[in-house]
Amino acid sequence: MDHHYAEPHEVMYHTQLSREMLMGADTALLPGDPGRVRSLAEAMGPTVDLTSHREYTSCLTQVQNRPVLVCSTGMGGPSTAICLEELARLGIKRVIRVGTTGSIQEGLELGDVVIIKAAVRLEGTSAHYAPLEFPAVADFELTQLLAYAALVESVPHQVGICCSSDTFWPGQERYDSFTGYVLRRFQGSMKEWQQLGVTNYEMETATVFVTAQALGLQAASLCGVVAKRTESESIASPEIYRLAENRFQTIVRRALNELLAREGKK
Ligand SMILES: O=P(O)(O)O[C@H]1O[C@H](CO)[C@@H](O)[C@H]1O
Ligand SMILES: O=c1cc[nH]c(=O)[nH]1
Repeated sequence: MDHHYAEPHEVMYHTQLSREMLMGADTALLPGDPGRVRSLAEAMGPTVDLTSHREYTSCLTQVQNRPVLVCSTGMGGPSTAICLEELARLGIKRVIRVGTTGSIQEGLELGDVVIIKAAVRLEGTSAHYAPLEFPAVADFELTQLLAYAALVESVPHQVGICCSSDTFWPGQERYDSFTGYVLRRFQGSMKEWQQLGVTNYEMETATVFVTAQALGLQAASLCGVVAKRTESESIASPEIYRLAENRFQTIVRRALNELLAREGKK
């Protein structure tokens, strides 16, 4: 497979990042929300701002004296795939989505974290990279490491299967929308996903997993629960959002320190 790496000074069109700016980072943390980039980076280590263009806000942080990129993907598949394409060209080899989610199983509470091992491809972008028969699966070792980190940090979590939907309302069978109408195709879909053991709804993980596989990157994903869909369609309070944020930061910090320390010893 040909790989088209960028020249050191070459600035990527969408993310406005260059290889020089990444200082050799091969690992990226990918929140959806640009507003979470700085706090996530600072929770890992000393941080410098890089750039902000469209939905892509980025910082460089340091873990075990190694640079780690934090870059937002924006919401949904298309902007996420663009982000991965450009980061691959800049030498990123490993990505971890750090997101928020709505749980659909009893027992997954507000503020809990879901470590995602696979994703239902209820989105369109990943089909541009692999046929629908191809699974959206996480990198096994990276996912195992996140689960280990959650365990040793005593963070309430489950390892699960998410449903990545292109839409927040109909695809996630929400009726509290402008019209309140959900296409017949999606009516009753939440019950079917529950029956199949799907744990949560969000919007980017399937794209991250399939695109990463197509580009030859390792990918993992974890999401904090900010809506408990077995009880309500609403998003929980800002306090719950902060609790979830705190918890996924704790897991990622522990996992990255383990991983980069191990690699430093090799
Ligand atoms: O908090 P982030 O990472 O954006 O993730 C979730 O939040 C957004 C919807 O509110 C979607 O992007 C969804 O996947
Ligand atoms: O319910 C939710 C909460 C966060 N993000 C989603 O996509 N769905």
